[in-house]
Amino acid sequence: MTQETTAKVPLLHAEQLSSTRGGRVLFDELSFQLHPGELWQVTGPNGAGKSTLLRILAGLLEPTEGRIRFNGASVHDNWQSYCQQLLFIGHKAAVKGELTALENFYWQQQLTASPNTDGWDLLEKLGLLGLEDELTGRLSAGQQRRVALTRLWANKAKLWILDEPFTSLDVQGVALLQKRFAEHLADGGCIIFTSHQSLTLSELSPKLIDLSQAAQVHSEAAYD
Ligand SMILES: Nc1ncnc2c1ncn2[C@@H]1O[C@H](COP(=O)(O)OP(=O)(O)OP(=O)(O)O)[C@@H](O)[C@H]1O
Repeated sequence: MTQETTAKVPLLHAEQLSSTRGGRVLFDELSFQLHPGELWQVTGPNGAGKSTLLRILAGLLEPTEGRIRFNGASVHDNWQSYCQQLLFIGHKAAVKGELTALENFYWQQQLTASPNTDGWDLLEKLGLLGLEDELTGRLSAGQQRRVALTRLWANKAKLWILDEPFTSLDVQGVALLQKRFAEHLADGGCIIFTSHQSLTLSELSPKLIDLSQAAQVHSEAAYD
C-alpha cells in the first residue's frame, strides 16, 4: 500500500447511517469520514438527533440502517479493538460522585492503562487545586465537568466522541478544553463533538454535520 493510499483511509467511516426514534426519522443515509487530525461538530436544534448520532458512533445504540468502520474494519466485528481506540463522554458529567477529583482521574487512568500524567499537575491545570479532598458529588456542575474532562488527559484513545463537552464550563474552562482539542488533533487524533456554541480558538476549524432537517445537510465547510 502506498503512503498516499494509507493517508486516505479514514479513522472513522460512517456509511449510510439512518436512525428512527419514536416513529420520527432523525437522519437518513448519513455518510461521512473522519481522518486523523480532523475535528467535526454535529449541530442542530434540541431533539435533532445529535446525541443519538454520537451514541450510535460510540456503539451504544444500533442505527436503524448503516454501518461504521474504524481504520477500514467493521466496528461491529472488531468491537474490542474499537473500544480501546475510543473515548466517549456523554452529556452528563459521568463522574463518580463518591470519589475525589484525583481518585476519579486515577481510576480512569488505570481503566485505560494510559501513560503517566501527573494527577496533581492536571488538577492545577483544570483549576481544581484546593478541592482535592472534596467528593466530586459535592462540586459545582462546572467543577464536575472539569473532573470529567480529566479523562482527556487520562486516555490514549485516538477517537474522541464528546457530547456537549463545553456545558457548564466558564470562559477559562472553554479555552482550556479548546487548547486540549488542538493538542489532540496535532497528535493525529480526531474528534467529533456536539455543541450549541461555536468554537473561538482560531486554529480549530471544524467540519459540520448539520442535523437541522430530517434530510440533513452534510457540509464540508467550516465556520466563516
Ligand atoms: N430512548 C428513546 N426512545 C425514543 N425516542 C428517544 C429516546 N431518546 C431520545 N429520543 C428522541 O430522539 C430525538 C433525538 O434526541 P437526541 O437526544 O438525539 O437529540 P439532540 O439533538 O441531542 O437534542 P439536545 O440538543 O436537546 O441535546 C428526540 O426527539 C428524543 O425525544
